[in-house]
Amino acid sequence: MTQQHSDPKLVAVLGANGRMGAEAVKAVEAAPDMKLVAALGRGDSLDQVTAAGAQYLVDLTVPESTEANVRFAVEHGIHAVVGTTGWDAGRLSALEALLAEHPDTGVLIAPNFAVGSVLASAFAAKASKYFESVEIIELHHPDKVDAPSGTAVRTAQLIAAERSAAEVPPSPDATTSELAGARGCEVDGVRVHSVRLRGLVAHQEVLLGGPGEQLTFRHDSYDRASFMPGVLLGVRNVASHPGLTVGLDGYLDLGI
Ligand SMILES: NC(=O)C1=CN([C@@H]2O[C@H](COP(=O)(O)OP(=O)(O)OC[C@H]3O[C@@H](n4cnc5c(N)ncnc54)[C@H](OP(=O)(O)O)[C@@H]3O)[C@@H](O)[C@H]2O)C=CC1
Ligand SMILES: O=C(O)C1=N[C@H](C(=O)O)C[C@H](O)C1
Repeated sequence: MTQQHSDPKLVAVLGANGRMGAEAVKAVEAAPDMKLVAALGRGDSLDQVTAAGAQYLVDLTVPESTEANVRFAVEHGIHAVVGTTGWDAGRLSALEALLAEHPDTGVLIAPNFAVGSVLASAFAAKASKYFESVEIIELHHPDKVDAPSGTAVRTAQLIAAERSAAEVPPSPDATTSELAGARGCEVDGVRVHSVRLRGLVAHQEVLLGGPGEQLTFRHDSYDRASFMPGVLLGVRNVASHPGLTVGLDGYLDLGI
C-alpha cells in the first residue's frame, strides 16, 4: 500500500534573527510536514511573504511590529501564529473586526507556547476561587522589553474571570503607604510582580493563600526549545480554527 503524503505547510517566520525566531526557524525546518519559505528580520519587506507563497506566518517580533504584520497576513488570507506580546484589548478587537472580513483565515495569539505554562495558568485560575489571596510573580531574562509578561497578563485575566464568576472578593491588602512599585502592578485586580535577572529564561509563580495554607503553581522554561512544540502545534491547527483564538489552550483539550 502506498502512503499518502500531503503537501508541506508553507511557513514564513518573522523576527527570524531574534531569540525566539531563530529557534522557530530551526523547528520549522526540522518539521516533516512544514517547509520554511521565508525568514524575515527587521526592515525586510512583507512582500517577501506573499512572493514566497507562504500559507502560514509565525510572528515572533516586537510589540510595535506585530499588529501590522498580522494585519498583513490576514489581508492576504495567510493564517498567523503569534507569540509576540502587546496584544491588548483594543488590538484584539480591531483584529477580530478584520477577521470578520476574512472568515476563512485563522489567527492564534499565544501569550505562551510552552504547554506546561498553559497548564499551570489554567490550573491556577481554576484553583484561585478557593483562596482568599492571589498574587503572580513572573521572572524573566533582563533583555525582555515588556513588563509584566504577556503570560502574566493572561494568567491574571484568567484568574480574575474565575474569581469574578464565583463572586470571590478582592485579595485582602491592608497597605496604606508604600514606595512606588513595592506592591507590583495590578492586572484586572490581580497583583503582578516582575523580576528581571541574568541567567533566567521565562518563569512564573502563582501564589494562592488561604488561612494557614499556601498553594503555589510554578512553571519554568529553562530553554526556548520549550516553546517550539507549541509553535508547531499552532501552525498545524490554526487553519482549522478560523477567526481569533487567544491562548494555546484553545487548541488543547484541558478538560477543566
Ligand atoms: N509566546 C511565547 O511562548 C513566547 C513569546 N515571546 C515573545 O516573543 C517576542 C520576541 O521575543 P524574543 O525573540 O525574545 O525577542 P528578540 O528581541 O530576541 O527578537 C525579536 C526580533 O524581531 C525583529 N523584528 C522587529 N521588528 C520586526 C519586523 N517588523 N519584522 C521582522 N522582524 C522584526 C527584531 O529585530 P531587531 O533586533 O532589529 O529589533 C528581533 O530580531 C516578544 O514579544 C516576547 O515576549 C518570547 C518567548 C516565548
Ligand atoms: O520575552 C520572553 O522571553 C517571553 N515572553 C512571553 C511573555 O511575555 O509572557 C512568553 C514567555 O514568558 C517568554
